[in-house]
Amino acid sequence: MREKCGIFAAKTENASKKAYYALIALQHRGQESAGISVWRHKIRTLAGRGLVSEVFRGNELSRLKSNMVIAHVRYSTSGSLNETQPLETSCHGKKIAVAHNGTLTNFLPLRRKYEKKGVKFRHSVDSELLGISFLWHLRETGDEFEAMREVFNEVKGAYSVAFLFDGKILVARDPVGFRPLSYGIGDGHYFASEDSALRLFVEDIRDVAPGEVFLISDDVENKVLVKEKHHHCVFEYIYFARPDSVLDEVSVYSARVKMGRELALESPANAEVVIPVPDSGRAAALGFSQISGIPYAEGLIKNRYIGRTFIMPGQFYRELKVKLKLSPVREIVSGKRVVLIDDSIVRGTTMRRIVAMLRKAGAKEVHVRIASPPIRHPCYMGIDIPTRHELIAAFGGVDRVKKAINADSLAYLSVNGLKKAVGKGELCLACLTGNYPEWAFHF
Ligand SMILES: O=P(O)(O)OC[C@H]1O[C@H](OP(=O)(O)OP(=O)(O)O)[C@H](O)[C@@H]1O
Ligand SMILES: NC(=O)CC[C@H](N)C(=O)O
Ligand code: SF4
Ligand SMILES: [Mg+2]
Repeated sequence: MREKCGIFAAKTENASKKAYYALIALQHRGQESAGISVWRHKIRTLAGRGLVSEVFRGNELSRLKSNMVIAHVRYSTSGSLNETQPLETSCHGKKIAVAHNGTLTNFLPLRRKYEKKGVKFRHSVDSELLGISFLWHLRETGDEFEAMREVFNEVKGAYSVAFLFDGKILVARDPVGFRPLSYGIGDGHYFASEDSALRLFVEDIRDVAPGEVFLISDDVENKVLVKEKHHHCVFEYIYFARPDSVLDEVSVYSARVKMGRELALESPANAEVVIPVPDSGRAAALGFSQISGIPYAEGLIKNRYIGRTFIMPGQFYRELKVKLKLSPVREIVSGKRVVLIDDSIVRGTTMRRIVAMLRKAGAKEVHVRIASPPIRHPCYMGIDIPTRHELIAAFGGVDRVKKAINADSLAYLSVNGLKKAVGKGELCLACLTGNYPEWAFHF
């Protein structure tokens, strides 16, 4: 399962430098490319493949001096890997830069519709359509909010998006609110996918509401244009977001600890030590340990510098990569019955290898507990979940997965347990239940 993009936008002093630091705080949301666009009489964009620190090495930022910025870190879900964001496009002779997190469900038919009207698309990625639709309707209505109302009517799917055009910034969250988006105010106006990136600069922070639009020029104006039933992506809480973020007023860290607590209540295990799969399994393992009374220990160590390390061809080097990434602490594991906690299983590759690794390190029994329900359906809203046949839990029951990963026992958190842990009814759970939010597919 691949991660989501991160977006940032601000009107403030030294905007591009702040964007650089915000992108570093959002790096976990996308590692394929990074980019910054500013307004200096016209749009100027610098973007490239790689991590933020690889794309921006210092001097470039002095060429982007401005007080108006939008910025992006990308993990592609649509179009070519060579695309970067913010992307620049134009319609009716007007230019716009677009930074988008999410995936559009009616991209292809809408793109065809615009092409028939004579619009030329310059990119392969769905995000361009948001810019085109906005500029098209801006010319028709002459008003940014009315244009955005048309975008909401027309473009379906998930989008938290920032536009830069005509010396203005427009920021919007789709009417269902799949993707997170926060607004911060202090020595300027700031927006970011997660509030933890805004806390670098300001403390006065709130969520952008689903269907809400901000227009920043000389003044700041905001309106909630449409409100559908809120469907926040539950995987932000399970895995994607930083644990120190608060999304739609729910702390990601607390939600994860509660997932572990619910899991221990639903599916206890007879064991001597609770071990998390780092990094994302830690909070749930702590919750599991609190309820079960079984001590928590860091029995697996993760090398955090491995990143997109080039892997030489061949089985030997593939195995080596796994050993480089994770290794067991023998003293903790040896001779013990272990409860191993992770946030999710996607293909099952990680879990299969870890169970084998723990057995090799001397674990007597390995009981796997997963702090989310089985993923059985694809996501069309921006998470690159593999096709159904690659999802280990898509066909057959839990017992089949247990055998495949060679665990002594296996249990997943129930959908109800998950809802209790997050504490909000307004969630998208489609990849777990197969019930897709209607708005995103109504076109
Ligand atoms: O079943 P699989 O297809 O192997 O994928 C599932 C694993 O991937 C994710 O972790 P990841 O390795 O991305 O690292 P993190 O937990 O440190 O973020 C997730 O937390 C699981 O551990
Ligand atoms: N992960 C995302 O949010 C991706 C945004 C956009 N669909 C892209 O592929 O660039
Ligand atoms: S289908 Fe799953 S991953 Fe996709 S938006 Fe819904 S909860 Fe998130
Ligand atoms: Mg993990």
